[in-house]
Amino acid sequence: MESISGDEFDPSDELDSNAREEKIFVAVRLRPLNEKEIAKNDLSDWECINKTTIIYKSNNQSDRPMYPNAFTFDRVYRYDSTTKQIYDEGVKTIALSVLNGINSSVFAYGQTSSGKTYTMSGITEFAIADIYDYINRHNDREFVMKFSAIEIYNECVKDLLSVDNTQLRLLDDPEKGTVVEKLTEANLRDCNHLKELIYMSEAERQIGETALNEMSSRSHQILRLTVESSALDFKGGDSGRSLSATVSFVDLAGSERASQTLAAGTRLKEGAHINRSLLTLGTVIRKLSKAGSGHVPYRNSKLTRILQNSLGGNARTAILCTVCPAHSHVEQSRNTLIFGSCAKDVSTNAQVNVVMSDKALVKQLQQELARLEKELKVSPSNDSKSIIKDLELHIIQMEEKIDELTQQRDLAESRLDHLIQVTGVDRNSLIVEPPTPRVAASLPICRQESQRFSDDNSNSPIDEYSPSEQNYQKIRINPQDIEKTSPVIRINAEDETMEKASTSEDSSDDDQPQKTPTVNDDDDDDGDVIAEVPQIEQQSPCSTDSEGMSAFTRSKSCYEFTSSPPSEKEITIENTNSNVTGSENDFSGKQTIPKSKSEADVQTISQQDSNSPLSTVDEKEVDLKIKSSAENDVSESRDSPKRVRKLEDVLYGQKVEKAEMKADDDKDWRMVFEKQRRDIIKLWDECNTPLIHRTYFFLLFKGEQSDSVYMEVELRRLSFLKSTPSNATSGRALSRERIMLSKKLLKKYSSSQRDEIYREWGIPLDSKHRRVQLSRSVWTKTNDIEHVKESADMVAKLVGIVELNQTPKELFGLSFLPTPDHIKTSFWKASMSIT
Ligand SMILES: Nc1ncnc2c1ncn2[C@@H]1O[C@H](COP(=O)(O)OP(=O)(O)OP(=O)(O)O)[C@@H](O)[C@H]1O
Repeated sequence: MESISGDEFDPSDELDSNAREEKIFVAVRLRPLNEKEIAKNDLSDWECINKTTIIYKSNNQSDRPMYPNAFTFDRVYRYDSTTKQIYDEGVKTIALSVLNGINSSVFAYGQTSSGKTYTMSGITEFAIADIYDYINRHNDREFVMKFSAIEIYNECVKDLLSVDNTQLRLLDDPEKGTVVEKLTEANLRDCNHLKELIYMSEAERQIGETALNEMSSRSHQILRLTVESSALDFKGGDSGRSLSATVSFVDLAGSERASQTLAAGTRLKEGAHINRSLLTLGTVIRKLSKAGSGHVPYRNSKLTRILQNSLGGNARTAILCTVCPAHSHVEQSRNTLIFGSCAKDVSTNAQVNVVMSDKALVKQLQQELARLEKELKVSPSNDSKSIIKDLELHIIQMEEKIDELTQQRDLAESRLDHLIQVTGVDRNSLIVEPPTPRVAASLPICRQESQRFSDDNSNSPIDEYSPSEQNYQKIRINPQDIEKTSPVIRINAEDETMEKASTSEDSSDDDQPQKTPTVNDDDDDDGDVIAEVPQIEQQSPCSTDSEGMSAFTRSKSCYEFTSSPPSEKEITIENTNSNVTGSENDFSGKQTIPKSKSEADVQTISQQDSNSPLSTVDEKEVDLKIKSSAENDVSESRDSPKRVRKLEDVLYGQKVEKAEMKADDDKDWRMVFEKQRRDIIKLWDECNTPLIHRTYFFLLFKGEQSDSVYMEVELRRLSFLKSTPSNATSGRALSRERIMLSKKLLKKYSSSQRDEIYREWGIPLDSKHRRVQLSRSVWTKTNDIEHVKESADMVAKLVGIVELNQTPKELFGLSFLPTPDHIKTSFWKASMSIT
């Protein structure tokens, strides 16, 4: 066996996870003539004319020409070439692809005694040496090496690493392809271990003596080395990636002619099997070399089945065709070269096999665990940081929820506030009682004529609630009021039907008092705590009760309310409305209202002006509110006094809050008004606005909320005039107005009165043209609001503006059209027209 050079191989440039199609590498090796051949004067008919071409040259002139007589391969090697040279110049790269996770195969094909075993022994040894050299140089990866060896002898698969001579079966694995069952796969300790196993395999191989080869291999031998590798440090670029591939060294049995080998008996039989399997191999290669040539008969022999992946599959393949140069073997040599010619047209699709072996997986997990433990030791606060992060997130979510709830609360309070404002109900006039759960489920709304209650609700005393009193609600209303308010308290046939059905259903509950949803004339009713008010008679809507009370129809909401279970408590509110008439007891002006917050809402909405466009909308809003409120009340229904106090607190708080908000609003508006007025005064001056106009405007608009629109209009109008000077009043017109005022001063006031005025205005009494000075003084100091105020008063007195309360502000709105009849001054008309 040849010595192995110390060349290194670095296959890193071959790392490519994509499948790569390439042709099978085919090289031809001529062995030298052996002693027997030389002794027979057998001459060599083949010559390598260059590195890739071998030609046939007959030394016997009588031989007929052979075609083709030249064959080209990837490489051809003369008889004096070395196995190392062959290995290095093509085979090495292919064989060592296994280190990069790529399957590879190296075949030796040729007739018996052509040097297959001789060549493959060296190739295998070189490859093994290089593989281990690579492993030793790559400490960053962990390698797992396995070795198996089989022979196919007489179409039987045998395990060369096993002493058991049992024939092994071939199995079809969906992932791996054909596998040998129960094949020994030895885990290699090192290179020497491998060498020992290889030696053992060769020792087990069937060898026989033939006429051509004293140690003829009578079987196909396949030595398979599996290389699994994974990075030791998973932080690397290929972290966690494990590569697994096999390199197969295939030493085929040699084709032979029985006439040449003089085989007989066992050898003849062996030869027949050998030839048959080689014939199949040839057929497969030929089929594969011609794309689309149909079915490839891999399964026709165990050899082709096992080598299927190496023949056109996921492997890089090199075939070394060994040739006997002797003239006596020319036909066999020719067949070998034809086989090689076909093989070099066969393409394979090798790819990197990335796998996660169990060991690699365990290793990866161990390393990941170690890394995490290390991180925890280095940064023990990581966990707490995570907790803090979670808490911060939770806080943000809670804040968002609080904001949402706050908005909902504000909305509800706003609606309640609005209802109280619209209805005018005094909070103190309300006694509320939480409904029972069933009451809460059927939320009542009774719409009643409102004015009667709102007129004097401030006089309604609050009765004490007695939990022991009857549990249902009554609303007592003056029949006269009922007549007035019948359009408000609505009912329809559907409501009645539902009402009756519900009543019937509820009445079956003998354990509970009957509900009295309509006018209740029984002032001794358990539910009446203090006094009686007209009640809504459930069973006789629109009827008049025995005491002359006219029961009015109820709305559906009212039905819902009254259909609540009799366990609910009843309270009354005294209504001292003077319109309330009727029996002393029944028409005492006490209105029974629900004793819950929800029911209080019912009362407030019931007092709403039926003419208000908000009536219908508010009913819905209140309905919703009541439902919500009632649901909340359920949990507190057994703590009624507390509930009442709570509701009172809420209402009082809302009232205070509303007052504060109103004060804030007033304050804000006042500031806006003052600023707008200052701007208007300046614009008046810049636009030469008639003084009478200024005076009227200034005196009329003193900062009421309703003035805002007029202030806006005036500002816009003046801004427009300022931007278009041609439309503004001329300075001459203003001068004429001032002259007119000076004349008015003379007309209106006596000399002494005028002197007093002059003094007030800082005009020296000894100066000349004092009236003109005064007229030119008014409305001049635009930044001095006191001056403006005095100017307005002065002008008002001069022109006789005394009925400001009759001056419609609308005149200062979008138009300045007709002057009201009661405004007599021609100056006013003039000023309006000028403006
Ligand atoms: N290139 C070579 N240089 C020198 N000797 C060689 C060469 N090739 C083969 N031989 C010799 O030729 C003989 C036969 O070689 P080998 O056993 O390798 O042939 P083979 O093809 O394996 O035959 P078989 O198919 O019968 O097993 C051996 O003695 C071997 O040493």
